[in-house]
Amino acid sequence: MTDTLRTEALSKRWGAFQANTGLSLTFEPGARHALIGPNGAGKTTFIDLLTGACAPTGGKVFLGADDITGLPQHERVKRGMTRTFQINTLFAGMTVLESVVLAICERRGLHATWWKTVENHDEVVAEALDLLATLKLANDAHAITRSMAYGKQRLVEIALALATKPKILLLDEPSAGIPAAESTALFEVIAALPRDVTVVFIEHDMGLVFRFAERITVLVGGKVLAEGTPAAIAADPRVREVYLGEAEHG
Ligand SMILES: Nc1ncnc2c1ncn2[C@@H]1O[C@H](COP(=O)(O)OP(=O)(O)OP(=O)(O)O)[C@@H](O)[C@H]1O
Repeated sequence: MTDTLRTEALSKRWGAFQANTGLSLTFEPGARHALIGPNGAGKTTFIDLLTGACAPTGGKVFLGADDITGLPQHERVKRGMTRTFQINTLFAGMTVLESVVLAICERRGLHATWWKTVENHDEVVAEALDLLATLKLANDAHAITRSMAYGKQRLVEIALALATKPKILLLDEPSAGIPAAESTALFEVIAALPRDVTVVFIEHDMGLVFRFAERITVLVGGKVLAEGTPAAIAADPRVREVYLGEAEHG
């Protein structure tokens, strides 16, 4: 069972600028939890603090009973906390199938030998092909990632994250750059993940947020403005003001 992910008064300052202030949030096992808020609200910073991509200037992160605040990123990945990888130089020159196979080999501890013996790893290739089929990428298995449309590359990034079999999946704007039909399909895949996978996602598309989130936290100016069910958030006058205020400014 996935442990509860929890932060206690988590804060991040960049020089004089306070990007996150005293964030105490709880993500229950199996949650489908959206982080929303205007540009610059501190959402990505918060995910960076969860994954260990940057260190907090105050507060703590707990996974179950363990204080993981000081753990490096790769240790958090080992504990099942994964975010989408930006396709890096290595993956960019590989085919989609090769990239996903590599990620699966890494998870299975086969990284030292994957490049020699991968053809023999029928099981790994079968798992990779299954994953690609789930993401509707089966026809792109032999495409070079760098040559694919941007939207498809985002799907490959999700495939790479899922290849680690995460217990906690952190997604920063998964639908960015993906055509609407594909982003709905992508969220359907995410929604169909086993219930013991906790999903925390930043998303600007409110249609997707209200369709797929079961809990929503609204950040404004690095602080929690509101948190609750989609119905409660939709009815919250403070939230409406933030979003209506935004709409008035175009
Ligand atoms: N490395 C950094 N150095 C200085 N300031 C930073 C750094 N990273 C982020 N910030 C600032 O922190 C604030 C919050 O940024 P963050 O990316 O977390 O917001 P966000 O809510 O994810 O925004 P968006 O929706 O536009 O992605 C921004 O004003 C940003 O300029």
